[in-house]
Amino acid sequence: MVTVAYLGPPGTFTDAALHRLRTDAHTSALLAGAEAVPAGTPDEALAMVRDGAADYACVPFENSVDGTVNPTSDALAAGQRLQIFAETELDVVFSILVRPGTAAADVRVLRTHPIAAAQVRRWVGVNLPRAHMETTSSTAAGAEQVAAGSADATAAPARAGEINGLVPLAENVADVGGARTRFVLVGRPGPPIGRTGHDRTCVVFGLPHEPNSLVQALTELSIRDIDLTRIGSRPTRVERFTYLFHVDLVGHIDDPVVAEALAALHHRTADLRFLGSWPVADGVGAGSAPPDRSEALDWIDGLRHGVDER
Ligand SMILES: O=C(O)C(=O)C[C@]1(C(=O)O)C=C[C@@H](O)C=C1
Repeated sequence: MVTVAYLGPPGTFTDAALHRLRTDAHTSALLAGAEAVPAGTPDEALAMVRDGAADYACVPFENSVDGTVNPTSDALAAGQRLQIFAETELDVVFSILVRPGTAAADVRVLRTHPIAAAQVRRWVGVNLPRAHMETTSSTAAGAEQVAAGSADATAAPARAGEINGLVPLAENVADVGGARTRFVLVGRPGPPIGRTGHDRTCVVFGLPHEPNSLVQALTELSIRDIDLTRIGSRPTRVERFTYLFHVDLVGHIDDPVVAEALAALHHRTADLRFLGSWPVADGVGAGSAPPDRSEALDWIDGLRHGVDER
């Protein structure tokens, strides 16, 4: 049976994302009848895939308000290579959940996931001025702690309240309207889902400490009209003050121009890590598709066979 680790416990946004992936056209067959196993952190979920305890992990990847989910990025950049096979996106709105009978004035400790905290901080400052915000491993872990009495409130999906017997003090709370989080389905390396024409590719690489090395690497993408949807740098944690660059680009490794760019990056960078090519979710920011090189490739093929049709 297929096993999927996810950032739990039940009721997290990641749990909802996994439900979505179970019915998504690209992943329903992969996940048919899969057993979902909660993990405490993205790192732990990915470690379960690396050591064979799970076939896949569903983990948060990018939030439209707070940016890259660093614990996921860092865990994907280090250790045995894993691969992203799919993504899904969810609207992120929070319920402020309390035990029945708790009034706003009673809330002293509100405990939630750090990225959730970043999305409700202003609302809490105005509406729960006596509350001290603390962080925990996930929104639903915060809901469990409220139910157990070690915190007074959490900011979490409404479903985490239903699961834990909590009631909403407020609903649809979000400092920035329209926030979304992108989640990815990660497995051990294998053939990507085929090119759809609306795809994303992720790579991580190091660079030599030389003038222009970053510009030269990015030039390999810009001269090929490849659109980037995310770029960031994170410490390598191996050598002090050295960085790994994380880049998401529009296109699939089966797009000739993307393959060409990856080959060029392989030459320009150190330890290029391919983290997958997968179909984009329906969301905003899908970017513009890479240029079609098929005519040029047909021309090259013709030349190889002794004909020039131009
Ligand atoms: O704690 C959860 O519910 C999660 O699924 C994690 C997570 C995240 O890491 O970004 C997911 C969506 C929200 O942006 C807040 C928290």
